[in-house]
Amino acid sequence: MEKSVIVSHVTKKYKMYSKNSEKILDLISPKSFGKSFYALQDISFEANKGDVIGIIGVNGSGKSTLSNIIAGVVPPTSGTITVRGETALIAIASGLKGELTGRENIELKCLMLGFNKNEIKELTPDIIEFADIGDFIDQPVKTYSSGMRSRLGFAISIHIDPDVLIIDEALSVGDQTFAEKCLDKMNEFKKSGKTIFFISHSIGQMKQFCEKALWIQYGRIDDYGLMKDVMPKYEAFIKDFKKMSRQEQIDFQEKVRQSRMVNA
Ligand SMILES: Nc1ncnc2c1ncn2[C@@H]1O[C@H](COP(=O)(O)OP(=O)(O)OP(=O)(O)O)[C@@H](O)[C@H]1O
Repeated sequence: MEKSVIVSHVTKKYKMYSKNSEKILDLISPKSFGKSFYALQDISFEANKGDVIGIIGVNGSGKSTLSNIIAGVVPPTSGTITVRGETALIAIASGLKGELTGRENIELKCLMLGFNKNEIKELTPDIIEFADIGDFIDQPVKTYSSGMRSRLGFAISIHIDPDVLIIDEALSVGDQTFAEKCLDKMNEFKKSGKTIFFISHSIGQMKQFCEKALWIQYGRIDDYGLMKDVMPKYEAFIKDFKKMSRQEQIDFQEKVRQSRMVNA
């Protein structure tokens, strides 16, 4: 199997300050102030060409941080990521420049990826047709709804034909018809042997679309394997969590949060 993504010992720490003064002191003093929070800790796994991997995990477990790192949008604190080819991240909040119109965003994104003027001219009508947001295409993106942003982001990413496609919750804000249109396109991608990472709160969509699952549990990998093997374990965890009393849930979450904190 040909590898497309190799993630090796990736850790992402964020600095946390309880007061603004700590932040200022941290900037000016050689001694470190505040604490750090592990969004991800020692993540290692490999993906093959043609893999469709669902990243699962409860809120705050690090799924978006990992997708941003694979896409090269966020650098890891330590560890390495090797990606064979071009990546495209489709996320509700990603990549689009609010001051620019939809059309200008298409051009900018394509220019950044090294397309020439003629190629962009050829691609633009297809992207606009797929996004299907009418006259909004010539309005600044900051005036778009989250659904429209997702439509445009999806349309651009799918047409630039990346080798690794990362879809972070982008299907949850559009309407059902658009989500189906996207799933069709994603199936085409799948068939052409590209690698797809998929994050969705819809367990149904996950099971339907992904063969593999990567379970991130509070910043660490809990399990990685076939969806049919990993998902039942994740669902059992959720079921057990729901059985806890509210206080037990709060205590458990606080314990987990503390275990992810270190002195800076
Ligand atoms: N820029 C940041 N500064 C500080 N902490 C951050 C930052 N970005 C993410 N975090 C923290 O890292 C953890 C992982 O966040 P992330 O968004 O990756 O989780 P997630 O699994 O995608 O969550 P969700 O399902 O809610 O979208 C969270 O506790 C979050 O608060």
